Amino acid sequence: MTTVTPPHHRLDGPEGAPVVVLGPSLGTTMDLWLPQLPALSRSWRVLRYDLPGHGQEPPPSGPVTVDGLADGVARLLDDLGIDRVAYAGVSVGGAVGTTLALRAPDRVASLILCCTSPRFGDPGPWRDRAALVRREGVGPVADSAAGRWFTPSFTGADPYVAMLRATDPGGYAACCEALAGFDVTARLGEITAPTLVIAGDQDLPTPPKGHADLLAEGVPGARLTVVDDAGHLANAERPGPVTDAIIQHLDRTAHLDRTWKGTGR
Ligand SMILES: O=C(O)CC1=CCC(=O)O1
Repeated sequence: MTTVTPPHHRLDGPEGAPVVVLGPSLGTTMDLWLPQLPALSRSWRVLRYDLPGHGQEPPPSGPVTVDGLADGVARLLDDLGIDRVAYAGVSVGGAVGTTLALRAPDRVASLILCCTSPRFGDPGPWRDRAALVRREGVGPVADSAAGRWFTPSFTGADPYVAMLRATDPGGYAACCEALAGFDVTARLGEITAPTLVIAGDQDLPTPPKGHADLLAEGVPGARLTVVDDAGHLANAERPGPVTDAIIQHLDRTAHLDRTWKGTGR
């Protein structure tokens, strides 16, 4: 049996406020969410975590799956004594949230899926990327990251690319392999959490068409917001509209769900 370990994490915001978990993308750390942290942590207890081999989380000792990442988040909630949360995730962080909402529906009161997908394309290119990084390190994927993550006019890419350059190659490769095995397209109709899908209109890895639209059409009652002039890391490139959309959804869903109380100690 695989041991599920809770990931490295950090809590900000008022103790006792409802908890919002923020999931990072491939090659970034919990600091991907720094643009949203001041606004969110005014009213919410914000729980951020790192992916295996990313940020301060050690590299994995074996294969990584998105199911395993979601189970790690659930285990973290257990350890912190938190029953129900809102979950917002970017890209693979969104896949973790989608999976948590499927595997532990009672724990997800509200879901925000940002620049993500129920299936990140064919598995082959992800396995090829994992093999490249295991062979040559993260250098080649870091050199091309700004072009995958942001629109050409964005000038603030450096801190995000630096997160990828500091990522452990084994951890990065294992997360690519997790994405190769991820496909929840056929299960989206089972999600019960009120869901907001946020897309960047110029997102190259997960464009609105074929990714965000599948989520918005597949998750019952989901709403879709497409942010203008935004690439894949839309929350970093266009923090204003993304933060506003997240807060509106949190406010609306918190109002709907009176059982959603955080401890977040
Ligand atoms: O390829 C990238 O770097 C973009 C990406 C795909 C999944 C994810 O989390 O980031």
